[in-house]
Amino acid sequence: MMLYWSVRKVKKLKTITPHLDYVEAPCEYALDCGGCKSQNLLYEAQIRAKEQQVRELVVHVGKFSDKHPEFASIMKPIVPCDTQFYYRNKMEFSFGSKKWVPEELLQEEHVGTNDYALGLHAPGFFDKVLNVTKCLLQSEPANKVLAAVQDCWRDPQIGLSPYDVHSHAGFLKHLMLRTGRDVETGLPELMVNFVTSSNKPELLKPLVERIATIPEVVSVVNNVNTSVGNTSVGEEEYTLYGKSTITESLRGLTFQISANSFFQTNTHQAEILYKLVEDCANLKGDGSEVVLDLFCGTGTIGLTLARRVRHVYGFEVVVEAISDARRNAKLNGISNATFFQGDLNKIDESFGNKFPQPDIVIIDPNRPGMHMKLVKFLLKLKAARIVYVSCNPATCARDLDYLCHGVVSISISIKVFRLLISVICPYYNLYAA
Ligand SMILES: C[S@@+](CC[C@H](N)C(=O)[O-])C[C@H]1O[C@@H](n2cnc3c(N)ncnc32)[C@H](O)[C@@H]1O
Repeated sequence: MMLYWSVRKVKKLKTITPHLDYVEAPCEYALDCGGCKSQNLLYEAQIRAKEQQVRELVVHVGKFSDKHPEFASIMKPIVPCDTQFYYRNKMEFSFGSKKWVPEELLQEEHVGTNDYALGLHAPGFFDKVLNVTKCLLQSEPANKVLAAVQDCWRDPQIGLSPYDVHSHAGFLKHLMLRTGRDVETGLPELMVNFVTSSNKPELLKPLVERIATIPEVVSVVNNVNTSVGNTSVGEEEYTLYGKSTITESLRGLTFQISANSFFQTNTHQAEILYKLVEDCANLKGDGSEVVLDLFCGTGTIGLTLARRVRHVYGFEVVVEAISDARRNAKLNGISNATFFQGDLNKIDESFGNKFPQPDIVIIDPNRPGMHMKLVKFLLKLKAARIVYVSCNPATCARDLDYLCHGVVSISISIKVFRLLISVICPYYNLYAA
């Protein structure tokens, strides 16, 4: 393979000999899309690379020795997924006023083409959207919706405009598609979420009427996000068609999920993950134990354990997710689960008064991992078992180091730091807070 280095990125010129693990990417957008970065890499090679990455982080950041006799048995192999496409139950597409045009099409497409796009961001560009009519990561019904929206949203008669991240003008920000399942029939059900910069339901009406004809669509909601930021969570949410939630089943339980609640994006693999969590929790099964489910989302992990324990206490910052968790407990006839809404980055001394001493703590934070306040709380709590689920091996390795090897008290280290600085630079103390 020959590469040259341009200002922005490395670009392939031509293939001399394909890499041993090279595979043809099945998606037509793979080369230009920021959504998938490794479709050209054999799945087994992706797994190997991830395993190596986790191992290196655990050793170098987590400070666990790979020379330890038990290391090999503790670092278990990755559990691969049976399906590599059509597995995502949630995709978020962006509307953009600046269509990304691949270099080779630049000449022919540039003149007189519509610059609007709906799709995924070009790699490294927050303001350029690659127009996409089908995504191989999401379900077939979700692709039907994407195609239907693509078919009509640019129609000048409808008068819709994409939001421009520079000028902050325009209406349509994101199209979020969630696929669930009707738990009675097992058939897919879809939620369509339009994220807009203002509340103008009349503008969305033609789109809603069109997609409501797709039988799998059971919910169309509108998140209104008036901020200049480009996130998909609205300050207000309106249901424009059907229900405000979709359902999914996991480990024999039914879950209702609203637009802004977290739900594991690969349902099939979530079944496997939750089984692993249960195995790692090593429950006695006599109903005597207390479980603390931190970063609980819609309550999925705690609720799947609830039938075998005394009580589950869940904590989560998103208000809607906590309402979903409470509703999900009721829906499944579970009365020994209590869910609290709160920010785990801002806990204080009173946090531990909200629940009895837990036997098992489940931690499943988002990518930044745990705040130091929570780490210190857990170190004091000394629960018998902690199960840490992570989507970011780097912050996971850091937190494992803290949890397993302890942390130096921040106040002491600042004192030491100031002492050192005052030796090196006596003036520092004049300015130090
Ligand atoms: C990776 S998800 C896990 C959710 C759940 N355990 C599951 O398996 O579906 C992380 C969750 O942490 C929540 N979260 C993020 N930051 C938080 C914070 N500071 N305090 C409490 N919850 C937070 C997110 O809203 C999200 O629901």
